[in-house]
Amino acid sequence: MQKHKAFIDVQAVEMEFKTRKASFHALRDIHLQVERGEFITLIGHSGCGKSTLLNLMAGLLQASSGVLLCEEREIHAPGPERAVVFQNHSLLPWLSCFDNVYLGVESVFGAQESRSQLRARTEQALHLVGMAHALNKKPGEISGGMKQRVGIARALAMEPKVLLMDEPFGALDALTRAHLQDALLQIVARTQSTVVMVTHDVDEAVLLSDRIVMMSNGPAATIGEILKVNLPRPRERVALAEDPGYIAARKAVIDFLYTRHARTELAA
Ligand SMILES: Nc1ncnc2c1ncn2[C@@H]1O[C@H](COP(=O)(O)OP(=O)(O)OP(=O)(O)O)[C@@H](O)[C@H]1O
Repeated sequence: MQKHKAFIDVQAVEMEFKTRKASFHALRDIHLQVERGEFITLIGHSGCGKSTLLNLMAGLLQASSGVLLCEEREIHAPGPERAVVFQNHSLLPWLSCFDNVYLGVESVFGAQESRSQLRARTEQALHLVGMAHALNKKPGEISGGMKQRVGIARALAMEPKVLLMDEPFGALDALTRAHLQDALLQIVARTQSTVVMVTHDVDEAVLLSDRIVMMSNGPAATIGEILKVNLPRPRERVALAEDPGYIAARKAVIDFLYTRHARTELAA
């Protein structure tokens, strides 16, 4: 029988940051298999290495040792199949929302598609995130939540095989955050995307995830535990608030973070 191959496979990864004077062992012995279509969140205290692990998957950093594979191919650089969404929506301020998304679309599909096809892809993606009304607005003319939606539209429009998100809603107010979480749930259900997301927010992790990867504190942080969230989809936040499965999952994460891996001092 053929061995099952994970969509993203992180094997025995170590990450040491070396500067001229010192070195810092950020991650040790990381093993993680992500299945196609799975929604994974990485949670842990500040400085434990969540962004580092995400950036390794993005190919923005190189592991000191170990292997990272996406569809059995080694990840050694960023690629269009792995789109990244950061906390600070990285839009180009001098371009309209439409042009910001179009730029990404063109970089992936420009060689084989006509301009009208590229335009249609761009409009479709902005429509998906509820931003069709602001195509011609510049980033400076829209709110933080709207900018983040455009950033997500740009990532989705590139049809990545996996969406890597680093606290995409971290800078937003609670209501906007809830709204975008719901939008993301719907989009991911429609596109069947694979997502790996960094978050600090326990409720966000439980609401969105198929599995929550809980990391121990650094230095030399590692995966302490992986919690499977067996709540049926579609998920609805109001109904979930009283669901015993939701409450149990939430408790398990809080227990991991604040009892078993509590931080006594703030990260440097
Ligand atoms: N380029 C770098 N050089 C040296 N040390 C680094 C570098 N990048 C990250 N680190 C260190 O590695 C550790 C993990 O950082 P990382 O940003 O991945 O943590 P995090 O869990 O994402 O934190 P936060 O939740 O605060 O964003 C931290 O101690 C950080 O100071």
